[in-house]
Amino acid sequence: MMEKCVNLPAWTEKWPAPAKLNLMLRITGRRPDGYHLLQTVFQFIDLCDWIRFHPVDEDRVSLYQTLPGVAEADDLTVRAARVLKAETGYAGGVGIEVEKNLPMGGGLGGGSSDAATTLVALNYLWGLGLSVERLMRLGLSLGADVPVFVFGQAAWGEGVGEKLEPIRVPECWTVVIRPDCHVNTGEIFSDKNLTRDSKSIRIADFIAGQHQNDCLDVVVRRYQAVKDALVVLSEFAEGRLTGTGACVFAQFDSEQSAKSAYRSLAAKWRCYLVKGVNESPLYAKLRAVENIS
Ligand SMILES: C[C@](O)(CO)[C@H](O)COP(=O)(O)OP(=O)(O)OC[C@H]1O[C@@H](n2ccc(N)nc2=O)[C@H](O)[C@@H]1O
Ligand SMILES: Nc1ncnc2c1ncn2[C@@H]1O[C@H](COP(=O)(O)OP(=O)(O)OP(=O)(O)O)[C@@H](O)[C@H]1O
Repeated sequence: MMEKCVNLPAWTEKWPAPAKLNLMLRITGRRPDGYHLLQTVFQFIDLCDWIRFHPVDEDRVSLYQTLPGVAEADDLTVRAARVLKAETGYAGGVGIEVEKNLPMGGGLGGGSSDAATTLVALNYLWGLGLSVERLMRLGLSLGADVPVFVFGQAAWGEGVGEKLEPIRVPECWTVVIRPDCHVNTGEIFSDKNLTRDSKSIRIADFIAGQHQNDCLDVVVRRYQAVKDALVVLSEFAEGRLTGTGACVFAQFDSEQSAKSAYRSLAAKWRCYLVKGVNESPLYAKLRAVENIS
């Protein structure tokens, strides 16, 4: 028998899946399984994919439209929905419609964020009642960046990014440049020249200005477009790499200075004018949906 969808009005909503920036990233070691141990600072930006979930009357998880180069079964939204079903024994299905705005392979965590939004939204829409901690654990099985998107707060991250502590950082106006290349995360982490023995730092060191990203040298050696983007960005402010790239960004003291840099850069580069946010818009949406239901 089909299970009943709870809170039917909530199914008409469109859920945000925001991008993240790594405001710094240090690689401090390696686990026996090859995954790298990090110290990083995650903050969200107000640039989002948007996802609608459609109730279906059968035990089937499907996508309205596949993404270029990603088979339906490999899509992180589909995988997240299936992981949730497997974990809970939930017998229903869902149709998933993704409005994709975040570049793939951009270091903005788009796929991971789509997965996290699927976990959080379906947990609610299917009435499963899993805790945030349990959703974060499930998310980790899909990718190292998924837990922070489920966590939903800007965070100091350790481990592979799953040990998270909330952190408040300035919500700066930011320009993100998207160079014309895709960086494969696995390829950067397997480069023999990658720095893997950085000393651990404290939050205070980051606040005092330690913004280094240990992936930077390897990425700019392999991708000239990332190097060029950093050079052009540094004419305006400190240019930084998010994750393993390809995107680079710079934070500004005012909306006006960010807008002015954006206008100059947008003539030649694909870029975004965004704002850093310490709370994921996913949770504002969840609260709004809880109120209408
Ligand atoms: C670089 C970051 O974006 C920083 O936030 C993340 O650490 C990467 O997270 P992600 O894209 O979710 O990465 P995953 O899909 O889990 O991993 C892709 C591949 O990168 C490598 N990988 C990833 C994360 C990590 N801490 N160590 C690794 O060595 C592994 O070879 C893995 O097979
Ligand atoms: N819904 C999805 N959106 C984007 N990519 C997806 C999705 N599902 C699966 N993928 C796969 O995941 C890969 C990484 O995509 P993503 O957009 O998360 O990259 P990224 O921003 O570089 O991530 P990260 O910063 O976490 O390394 C894509 O190249 C694609 O093959």
